[in-house]
Amino acid sequence: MITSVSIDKREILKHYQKIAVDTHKGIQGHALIIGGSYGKIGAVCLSSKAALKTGCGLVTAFVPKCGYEIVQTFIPEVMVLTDVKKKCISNINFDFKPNAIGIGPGIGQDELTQKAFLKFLKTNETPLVIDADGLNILSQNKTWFLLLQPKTILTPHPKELERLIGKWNSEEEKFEKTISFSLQYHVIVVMKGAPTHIIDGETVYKNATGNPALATAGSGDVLTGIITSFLAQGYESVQAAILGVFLHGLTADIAVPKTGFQSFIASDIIENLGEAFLSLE
Ligand SMILES: NC(=O)C1=CN([C@@H]2O[C@H](COP(=O)(O)OP(=O)(O)OC[C@H]3O[C@@H](n4cnc5c(N)ncnc54)[C@H](O)[C@@H]3O)[C@@H](O)[C@H]2O)[C@@H](O)CC1
Ligand SMILES: Nc1ncnc2c1ncn2[C@@H]1O[C@H](COP(=O)(O)OP(=O)(O)O)[C@@H](O)[C@H]1O
Ligand SMILES: [Mg+2]
Repeated sequence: MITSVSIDKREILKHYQKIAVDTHKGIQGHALIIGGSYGKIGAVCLSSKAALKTGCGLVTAFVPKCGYEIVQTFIPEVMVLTDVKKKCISNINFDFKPNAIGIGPGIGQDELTQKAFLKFLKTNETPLVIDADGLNILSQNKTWFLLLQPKTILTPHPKELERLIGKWNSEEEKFEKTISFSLQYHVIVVMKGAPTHIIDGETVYKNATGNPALATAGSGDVLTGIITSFLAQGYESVQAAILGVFLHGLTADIAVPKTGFQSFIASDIIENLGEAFLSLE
């Protein structure tokens, strides 16, 4: 039986964790963002900055070599690891234990990257968010769905969702297919859209925040960073997804009276996170 839940401030406050006065960066979660390829390092910059700006203690980005200076310059607070290859990721290799991983923004679909992604999925046990080209690679290799750990969070926009589950003929069928997919592979699907729904098996959460200002390049990459950050801070997967989607949308609701719809860009999501958090206090 399907349960529908509206995500509003009251629902969010049931699970929202305030920062402890005696916390420190070592226990605030360490997020790893894996992504980027030549020309699409910006996606990782946005994701990893968003992870830091949502309370994560430490953030590391894993990018192809060409992304090293770009990420370090864009956001010096983020640590950077690089692949051996210059323009794409070919071997995902890191020497620490992150609390959560976000993979896919800007990663591209090079054959080498697909192989590296498969190797990663075979061994990964860390809570995971998969977005963008990570999803597109999965869609091209549907047998890999079986490698996903339970409660992995997938964040498709409608086209990415279609590539994952196939076409639908009505809204109703879209939900049926996504719920079946979530049940079959035990994954959480953030169905991005206007509005965004979060599918956790037969529970469907409908978000109440957000507006068309979010229809701008990189806004999904920012969302990936935010959700990965909350996962790293110890939120349950579904709660990380719900809180992430809610705050992401709220930034646009807060900003639009100042920016208008047209001049709002993905960096404005990050800029308005502070006010979004304050509105929960
Ligand atoms: N600055 C950067 O580095 C950026 C990198 N990006 C990366 O670029 C790669 C490609 O991502 P894209 O999403 O652009 O490309 P995709 O080819 O995956 O998706 C674009 C297609 O989906 C359709 N689509 C998107 N949103 C839709 C919606 N709400 N309803 C219906 N159709 C929709 C579009 O019309 C288009 O046909 C990803 O790895 C992504 O992370 C993008 O996020 C843009 C910014
Ligand atoms: N008209 C809209 N109303 C509300 N939210 C929107 C609207 N258009 C886009 N969004 C949100 O913006 C984000 C877009 O993500 P995505 O398409 O992956 O962007 P990108 O890949 O460029 O980073 C999603 O969270 C989506 O819900
Ligand atoms: Mg995207």
